[in-house]
Amino acid sequence: MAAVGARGSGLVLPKPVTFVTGNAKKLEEVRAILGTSIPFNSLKLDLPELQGEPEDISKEKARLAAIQVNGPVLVEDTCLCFNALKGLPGLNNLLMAYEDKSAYALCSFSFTTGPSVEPITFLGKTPGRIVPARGPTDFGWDPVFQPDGYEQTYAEMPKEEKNKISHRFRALALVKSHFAEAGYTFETNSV
Ligand SMILES: O=c1nc[nH]c2c1ncn2[C@H]1C[C@H](O)[C@@H](COP(=O)(O)OP(=O)(O)OP(=O)(O)O)O1
Ligand SMILES: [Mg+2]
Repeated sequence: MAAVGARGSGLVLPKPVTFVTGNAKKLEEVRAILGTSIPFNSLKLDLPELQGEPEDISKEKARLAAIQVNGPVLVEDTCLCFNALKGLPGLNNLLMAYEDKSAYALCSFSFTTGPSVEPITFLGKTPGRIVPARGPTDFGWDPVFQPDGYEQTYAEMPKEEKNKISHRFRALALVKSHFAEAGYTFETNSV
């Protein structure tokens, strides 16, 4: 149902947003970054790992998730892209053969209010380079990615610091602005 919110502010969503992910570390960061700014539930769905351009992958993932959830969904895909490979995501060992170790972390969030609505995508990018692994190994490639302007890898940084400069933080800043502009309210919360 599309209607003007009780506060006159924007679209009323039929349910709270569902953030669809199977990655607990990702979820932890999204919770820390969003705080209470966007209320959401999380759900693990078995979605295919799609191939293609990051933006297309993200949009298609949102479409598939929205059909299953039958409501508003937020999805996220992240890749570590190597400039030596013209932005291709790849295996770190493959990069050993190249002098250019520069890379960027790219995060694509897609949001749709429901299964019949075209998703919108928000991209966040943090430039850096690939280094020999340093720091805790509990989250993907964090130990081998050193953001430009920092002496520490993502893994070595305190979480609060990663969450202030990360690809995920930058993409979520755009998601937040979109929510603020759209003025979404939720049926369950509306007066
Ligand atoms: O900030 C990050 N720092 C380090 N590693 C990361 C980060 N973010 C994602 N990653 C890793 C997890 C996965 O090995 C790969 C692709 O991630 P990606 O397909 O988006 O995540 P996933 O399949 O684990 O979870 P989801 O259910 O949300 O698709 O990159
Ligand atoms: Mg995935």
